[in-house]
Amino acid sequence: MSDFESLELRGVGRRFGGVDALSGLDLTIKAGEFVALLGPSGCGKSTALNCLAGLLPLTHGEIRLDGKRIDTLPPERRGFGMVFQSYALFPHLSVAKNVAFGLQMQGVPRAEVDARVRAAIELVKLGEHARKLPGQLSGGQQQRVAIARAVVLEPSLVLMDEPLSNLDAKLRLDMRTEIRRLHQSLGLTTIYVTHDQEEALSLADRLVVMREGRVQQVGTPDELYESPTSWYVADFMGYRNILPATVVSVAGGEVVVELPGIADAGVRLIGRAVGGLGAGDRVRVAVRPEDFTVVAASRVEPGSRVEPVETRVSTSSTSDGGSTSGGGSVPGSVAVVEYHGREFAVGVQAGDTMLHARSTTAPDVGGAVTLTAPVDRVLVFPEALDAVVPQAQEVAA
Ligand SMILES: Nc1ncnc2c1ncn2[C@@H]1O[C@H](COP(=O)(O)OP(=O)(O)OP(=O)(O)O)[C@@H](O)[C@H]1O
Repeated sequence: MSDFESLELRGVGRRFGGVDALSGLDLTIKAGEFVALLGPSGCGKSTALNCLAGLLPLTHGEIRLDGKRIDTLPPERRGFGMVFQSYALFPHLSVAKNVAFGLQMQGVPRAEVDARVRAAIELVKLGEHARKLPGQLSGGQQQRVAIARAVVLEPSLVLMDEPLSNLDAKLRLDMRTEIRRLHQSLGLTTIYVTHDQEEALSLADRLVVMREGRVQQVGTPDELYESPTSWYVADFMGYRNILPATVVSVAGGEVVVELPGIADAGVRLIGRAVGGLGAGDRVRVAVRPEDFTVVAASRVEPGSRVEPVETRVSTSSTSDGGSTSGGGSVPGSVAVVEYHGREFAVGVQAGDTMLHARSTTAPDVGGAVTLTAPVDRVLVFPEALDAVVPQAQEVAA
């Protein structure tokens, strides 16, 4: 159980040479929370975690635990547990001895060490492997030892840096569930670094999406999934179609954009504006594959008006940006169909752009199709990411 109320990072930054690997990180973490730091390689996730752990001194800002500064303390005095991608187990020590090591260093009496080690090993379901060496275990089992070694110390905070990335897909899923179970049953506070959005969405209570050393957006999985504030975050949240476009017109919250490179006529699409937009602005349009409907071209009557309320996508090349005559969809041809269990992932080549859609039936490869999507599922963002102001990062009381 975490024995603090909140951990506060204020303006935390780390500079290497003249380069900011991390800057202006403001974040308050409440006891019991599971927070994931999410972003591509090099965005500063590990730097943030290492600053928290005390493995890297800060160059800016401060870290406070219940109001007391801890960024000046060495790692061992912060009382945090760490789990790394590489496991970092002692190869010559048994599972039990690896788990016992930290407690012995703290001078915990032998009988207590034995009892706590046994309990921690049972917790990660390695009871029958306690006497084995790490080299005699699978990758997943070794990662369980690393987790047991961290939680046996009853840390106030557990820091995990891509702990599952060396495991195969099935084990990763199992261990993901295991980590969430341990977090809940032990009442831990966990900060978890990953570049895998699915992992972050499924594990965390709150996500911190990072870009080039800065926070891009903070929110619950639901908030980020439903309401990304930039195309960068949308990209991480499963909006696989991120299309450069130009604004033709804006009316209310709806915006008509032209997609260069998709068909010769300049396909137009109507979506929901996220942020202030005006005619002529360069934007990125984000659509999730599951929000595109794939319609075989033969089912669309030539010259007909495809129900605009549902499709809201226009192939019109009229100059007023409002007409949907002659269609209302993005035309393309099926380039690839992948079987995904209950549905198919469909790649549609539209001009020089590959669009990604989902379908419950498999369209013919090479066949002509049109893609449609409802307006409120087509998000239109300003192209410039620096214009995005991350919203409040404090936890709701
Ligand atoms: N010791 C160092 N010296 C110089 N630059 C560093 C050092 N450590 C990290 N950096 C740089 O800081 C930036 C952030 O690195 P960091 O490891 O935090 O990213 P990351 O998001 O964790 O990436 P990955 O997922 O690949 O580990 C990168 O540009 C990296 O090259």
